[in-house]
Amino acid sequence: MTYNGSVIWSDSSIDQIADSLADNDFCVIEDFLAAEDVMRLKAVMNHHREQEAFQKAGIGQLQNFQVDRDIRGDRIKWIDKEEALSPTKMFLEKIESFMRELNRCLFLSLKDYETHFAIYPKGTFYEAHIDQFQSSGARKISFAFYLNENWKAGDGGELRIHKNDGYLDIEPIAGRIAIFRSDTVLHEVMSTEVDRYSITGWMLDRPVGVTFV
Ligand SMILES: O=C(O)CCC(=O)C(=O)O
Ligand SMILES: [Fe+2]
Repeated sequence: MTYNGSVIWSDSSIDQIADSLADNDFCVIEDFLAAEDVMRLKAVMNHHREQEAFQKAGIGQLQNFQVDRDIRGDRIKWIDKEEALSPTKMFLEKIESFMRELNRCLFLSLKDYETHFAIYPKGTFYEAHIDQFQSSGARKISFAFYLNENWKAGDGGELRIHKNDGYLDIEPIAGRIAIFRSDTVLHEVMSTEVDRYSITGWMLDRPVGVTFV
């Protein structure tokens, strides 16, 4: 099954987006940022990449943490709000206002978020998983924002969302953001044929730093 347009919104009201999230556990929004802002953000990622600020991503938390390239092959850089460059700050502000809207529409109590840049080099993927850690239920809503301007069919790197009756593939097209429940949605990143740029993050029901409580 390929994705069904009804989960993809562009210029929609937050109420429609919240309804889709409540009904399907996920939704996709086009043009979350304007094209020129996506370009600036991608330039920031390339700057960090040139500075060799990206590291191999791991799985699990604390003592369960491990780097396993058979499970995920992306390189990541955690975003520190205090040190963020202005295109990154703008993205964070957009995420914060979106989080406030979700709280209002869905009666959630999201309090904070953690997020990182991610680059999947050609030939890498992330096997099927659920984002909420076994050791902590703090992650409530996941998001993945994409920055691949010239993505075309055959480039791979789709976000595959598994459903009871099949799956949906979401192409990682620039400006698009996928949003889904961290505790229920089984998903994976399909092997990519081109370097794949994204920003992944998690909205938390408690402040960062007390996620082990
Ligand atoms: O980049 C994506 O589409 C999803 C990434 C992901 O599942 C994760 O980092 O947990
Ligand atoms: Fe994930």
